[in-house]
Amino acid sequence: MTHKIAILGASGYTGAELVRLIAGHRNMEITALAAERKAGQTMAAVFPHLRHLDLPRLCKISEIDFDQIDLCFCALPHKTSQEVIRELPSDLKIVDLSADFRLSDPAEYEKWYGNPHVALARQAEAVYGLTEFYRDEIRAARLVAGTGCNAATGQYVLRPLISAGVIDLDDIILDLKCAVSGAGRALKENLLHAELSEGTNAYAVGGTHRHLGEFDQEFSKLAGRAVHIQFTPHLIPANRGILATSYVKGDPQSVYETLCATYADEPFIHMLPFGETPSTHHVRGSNFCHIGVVGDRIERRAIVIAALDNLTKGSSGQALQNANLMLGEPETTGLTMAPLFP
Ligand SMILES: NC(=O)C1=CN([C@@H]2O[C@H](COP(=O)(O)OP(=O)(O)OC[C@H]3O[C@@H](n4cnc5c(N)ncnc54)[C@H](OP(=O)(O)O)[C@@H]3O)[C@@H](O)[C@H]2O)C=CC1
Ligand SMILES: CC(=O)N[C@@H](CCC(=O)OP(=O)(O)O)C(=O)O
Repeated sequence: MTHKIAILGASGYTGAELVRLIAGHRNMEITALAAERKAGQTMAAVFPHLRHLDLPRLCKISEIDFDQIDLCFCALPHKTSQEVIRELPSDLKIVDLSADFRLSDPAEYEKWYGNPHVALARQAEAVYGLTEFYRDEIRAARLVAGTGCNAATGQYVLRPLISAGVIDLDDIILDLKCAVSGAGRALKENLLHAELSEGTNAYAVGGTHRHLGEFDQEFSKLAGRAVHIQFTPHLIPANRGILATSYVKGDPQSVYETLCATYADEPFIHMLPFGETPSTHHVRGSNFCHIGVVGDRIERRAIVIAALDNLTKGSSGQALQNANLMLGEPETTGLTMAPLFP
């Protein structure tokens, strides 16, 4: 059976990545592609790298007949997403890539995003989209909230360790590097080549990055008490990729064994041999996440490092993995391509 797919926000980075991935999916057909300023243009004009595909022209969201759609990916900015999803048919399957439905507590949403939520009924039914940990709920969901790309990377490292109780919950540091496509395609001065290349800087320092809302929610749920990690992201002059380095207090071997046991049967999360460390180069353009564990010279301290591609496992690949579950397809369909290297 071929599933009819709509992508809202198809002229953005995650939208283009969805098109790239779905084009290789044997049971999905792209029926509608929507944009705002770029509505009316062809995808070949907006994204020449997709020129070989026979795709519908970009339209306005209001022009889509959602009765003809089996599943809709929503790759819109935060706030816009909830305003749009509020108006979509309630029985439509939706995978949202924005932050609008990730936080179940509306007060937490407003605290981190600065605006009140306007689609609370939909928010109440949304399932958090970290596939490996919410598979059964995602299968049955109508609305899945894709995670933040930084939030996904940090959680792949820390969730199993928090659940297993093998690290000190009051002393967790997550230092993360994110490539520039994480900021989307909209023009921003600090993302100009002259201001970005050959340099790097921290941002949202001091516990102010909005993905802390996701970490707080998920880690506290796992631990059964408040867990607040220290988290600093850095902008790096690369196009794709996230590298997250976590410093934890615990026995390195137990940390390693816990992660290996958790991910032993996961198709996309790969543990490296103990002592080896991952690179964004080895996951680029793929849906894989590589995790390495190293023991520190200080006793009972471990360093855990994870790498993934923010546009694939961190957003659009994760979204397709979730859509596969929602549509009854094998979870890995369209997602097993090898990384692009070098
Ligand atoms: N980039 C990443 O690595 C990740 C992104 N995300 C989230 O995914 C979502 C999309 O991100 P990304 O692709 O990077 O963003 P982009 O800025 O690259 O693209 C945004 C898209 O939304 C469309 N859009 C903007 N405003 C409106 C509107 N009012 N009505 C309809 N369409 C609109 C744009 O259309 P037009 O071009 O015509 O203006 C464009 O297609 C965001 O919520 C982001 O936070 C999540 C995880 C990782
Ligand atoms: C470099 C850069 O700006 N990265 C983004 C990653 C955004 C992301 O993961 O997505 P959401 O915006 O959907 O949460 C950031 O840290 O905000």
